[in-house]
Amino acid sequence: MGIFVVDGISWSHSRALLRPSFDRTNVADLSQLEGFMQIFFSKINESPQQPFTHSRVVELQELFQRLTMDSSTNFLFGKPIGALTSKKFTLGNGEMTFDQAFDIAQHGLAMRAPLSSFYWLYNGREFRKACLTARTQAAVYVSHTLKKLSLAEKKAEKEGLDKKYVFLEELAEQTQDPQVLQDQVLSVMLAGRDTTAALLSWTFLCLAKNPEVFKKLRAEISVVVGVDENARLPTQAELRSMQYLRWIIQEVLRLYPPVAINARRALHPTTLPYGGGPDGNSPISIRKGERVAYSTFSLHRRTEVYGPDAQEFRPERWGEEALRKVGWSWLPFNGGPRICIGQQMALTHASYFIARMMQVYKEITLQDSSSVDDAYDTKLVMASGRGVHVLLS
Ligand code: HEM
Repeated sequence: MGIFVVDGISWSHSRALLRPSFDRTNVADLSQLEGFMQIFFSKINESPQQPFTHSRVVELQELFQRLTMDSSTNFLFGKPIGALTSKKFTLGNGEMTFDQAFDIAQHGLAMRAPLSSFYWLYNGREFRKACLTARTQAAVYVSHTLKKLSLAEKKAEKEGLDKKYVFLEELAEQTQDPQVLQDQVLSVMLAGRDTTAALLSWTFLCLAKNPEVFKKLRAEISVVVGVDENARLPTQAELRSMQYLRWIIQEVLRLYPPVAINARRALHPTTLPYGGGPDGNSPISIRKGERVAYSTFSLHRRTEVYGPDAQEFRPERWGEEALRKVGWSWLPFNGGPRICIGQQMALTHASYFIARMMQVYKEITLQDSSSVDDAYDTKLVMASGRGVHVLLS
């Protein structure tokens, strides 16, 4: 079973297994990302053009989901699934593609989550077929990787100068159990793909609603790596040096944490310091085995921490003294031993995609006037309920 669904010793083992593969990826291969970015731009250029202008009307959320499907399958399996180039991304009848199967299976898992120990009640035919398709496809990649290793091709490749990083191959250096490899790789995909797409989607929704923030970010990017015809590809160090970009990402993750709700089961009887009693100031006793759900979304909007404008999108707040030691009040990646293992990778990928978009487009305008008010599509990951319909110029 993958890292998400195990606890105790099994979890420690999973974490120890995955850890080394993530250490190496801290230095993300940005040249690989650029390949996907180029296809992404070509997809935008296929969308409807405004008369007498170069502006394009586009729904970015679905495109970001395709982009992260390709970048994560490339990172995990060594080749992209082709979600950006495939004609049909919507769910259809007949044979399921891997990306369709993965989406249906993910939706099913979200439906199962609130059912807790009655999760098995959600077990329709389409869901079962989707799980089987996703697992079968992952098994093909796993068996291909193991064959490659046993043929010692890897050794030969390693001696080559530009060996491409493949997560599954790194993992297979530590275990050759096909079931473990398949479960872990699908778990990492579940963890990393939609979360990063949600971060990107909410970022561009916020930028479309806040033109002055867009302008300021573009100015920063222009100084560091140039824009329009002066644009050059950002390096990791340059991305890290962009303070305003970092503040924007922190602010988006604050207002729109992709993992908006989380839960823990108590291993021992314990006490929460407050939250109980008529005024909410008394302690709450938690029995062993009880499940405690909490909302990161609400935590991130507390006026006691973020001030009276906690509901507002204001990236500048991250430069203020009050938030220097925000600690456990900002938890988009959670904290403690189960903190997100892919945090650095997510931030690097998102920063790269945002910076590249900003280099190419001068302006972004909201197309769907109803999107001024937020709508939430909260399954395993919190996405925008109305998508991200914008005009890019
Ligand atoms: C913006 C993007 C992301 C967000 C907001 C995010 C958020 C989170 C959160 C909140 C958890 C803790 C879940 C829990 O409490 O049990 C988590 C765990 C995890 N994340 Fe991420 N994540 C992101 C991207 C990624 C990426 C890109 C990867 C890998 C490619 C990844 C891999 C994982 C894994 C494997 C775990 C399980 C860790 C464990 O249980 O020890 N995440 N993530």
